[in-house]
Amino acid sequence: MKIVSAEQQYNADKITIEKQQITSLELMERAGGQIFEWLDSRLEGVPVPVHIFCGIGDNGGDGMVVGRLLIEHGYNVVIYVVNYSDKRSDNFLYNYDRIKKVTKNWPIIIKREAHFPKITSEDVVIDAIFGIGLSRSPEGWVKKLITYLNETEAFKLSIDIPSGLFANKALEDEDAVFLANHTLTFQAPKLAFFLPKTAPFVRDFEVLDIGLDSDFLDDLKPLAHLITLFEAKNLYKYRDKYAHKGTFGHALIVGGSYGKIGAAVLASKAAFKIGAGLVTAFVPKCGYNILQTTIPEAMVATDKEDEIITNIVIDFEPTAIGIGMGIGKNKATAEAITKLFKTQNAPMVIDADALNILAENKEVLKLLPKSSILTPHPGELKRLIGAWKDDYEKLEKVKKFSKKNEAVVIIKGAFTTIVYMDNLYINSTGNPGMATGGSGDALTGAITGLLCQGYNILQASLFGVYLHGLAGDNAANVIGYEALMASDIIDNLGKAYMELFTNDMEEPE
Ligand SMILES: NC(=O)C1=CN([C@@H]2O[C@H](COP(=O)(O)OP(=O)(O)OC[C@H]3O[C@@H](n4cnc5c(N)ncnc54)[C@H](OP(=O)(O)O)[C@@H]3O)[C@@H](O)[C@H]2O)[C@@H](O)CC1
Ligand SMILES: [K+]
Repeated sequence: MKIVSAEQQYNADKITIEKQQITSLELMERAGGQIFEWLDSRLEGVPVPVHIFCGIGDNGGDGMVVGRLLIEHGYNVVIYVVNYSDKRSDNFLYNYDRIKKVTKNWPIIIKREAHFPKITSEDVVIDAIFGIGLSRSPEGWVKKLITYLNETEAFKLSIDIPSGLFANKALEDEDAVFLANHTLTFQAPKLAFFLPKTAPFVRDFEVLDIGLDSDFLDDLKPLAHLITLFEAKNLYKYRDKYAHKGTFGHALIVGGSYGKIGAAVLASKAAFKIGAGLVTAFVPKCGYNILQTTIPEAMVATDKEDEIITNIVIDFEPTAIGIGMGIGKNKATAEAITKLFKTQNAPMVIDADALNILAENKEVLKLLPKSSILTPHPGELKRLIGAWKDDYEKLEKVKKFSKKNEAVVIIKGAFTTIVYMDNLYINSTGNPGMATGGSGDALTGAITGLLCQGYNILQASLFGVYLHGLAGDNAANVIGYEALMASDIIDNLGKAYMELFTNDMEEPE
């Protein structure tokens, strides 16, 4: 699914109006109608007090449409105009008048703090104050209204985007953003919904299809792609009935040090569970028995040292390599990694301490093999590309890094973001239970295992992150967030594959 900019959204609206020969009012009626349907199917006629706060632009116009439809269907609604400006939009004014025709009363005007209404925890608050037309952070009494509403315990629903958030620009004042419980957005999600600083204001969101022109949407280059079930299914490579284990490649997992052999175990197991034909783990000597006992299917090669990796010697050509989990930053280990970079051509997934070794030795970074995948969490990323002032600058820096090094960068987080050259991809699966030791090792192993099966570096990254998240979601559904461990993610990879095809969902238009 495409994540579009505010500008693209406006263009899509404009082109839709031309092509479908409708007025912008009709489009607004469609948009407001969808929000009404959503609410009506949940409220089921129960007259809970609904307070709708409308700005004076088209977002406010949407709020007016929702208000009118709710009133016409017998709901208990109070509509407020948050009168932050006199530049009322035409669509707003038209729908403002229509409210009067229905209720025989004008909505309540809010112009200062004294006008703020009392809201109880039983109420529903709808935020239609600002949409994607926000041009600066809300200030004065408007900001106070937003903070006031945030402090109430009512259920809070935002129309299109929580007021005070820019669709695709850095947040300036985090105290001036409506904190939604749920957001209903039109046609395409906004980039702000996924970035660490702004996503928490959106919490849950749903995309409502308001029938914008599909040709226009299909052709445009989005700000980012959201990887949902639809995209994941299209990535899947059918497994040939007549294949043998050689068809699915030979993964090399280089990981572990004394006390951290588990990292190599988890990565090796994930590589198998995602479908690699063969897996060899290269570990310090102390890991030999552990690997052979925990994963009898794996082959094991060991370093000459007992506790750390100092020289990676293998007697086969790996299809793909996963490297770094639990290796530590010992000088001899760094040298071994450098040597591997110089001598291996197989695509590599570089994780954990191998990333830190790269960050600390810019000379080693120059040796980074083409077709590498780097999987940093935020701390590792900072060491690699330096600090950033906001989420958007971070993404630009990572794009630059990706282009310079021809590498895929997977920024791990609540919405894991995959960066390849100028393109951004955002993963839709995963849950807070996965913030647990070993989860990253499992991801590295899974992506290595996909590379072995012929997925290219971008496909393996997207599909691996998606399946890893889906496996985590499946595990959490059974055992809950707290009990979830990395092994549960690995154990659920098979089910995640199966779920790709049991849950037949088409891409929304
Ligand atoms: N187009 C369509 O057909 C459809 C559009 N739809 C809906 O339209 C929404 C976009 O509407 P919109 O463009 O009117 O912008 P919106 O966010 O309502 O407000 C802009 C107003 O706020 C003002 N303003 C901005 N920042 C401010 C601040 N800090 N403090 C005070 N004022 C501030 C700004 O003033 P200015 O920046 O010009 O000074 C302007 O007056 C979109 O999110 C969706 O809900 C749907 O119905 C689908 C069909
Ligand atoms: K809003």
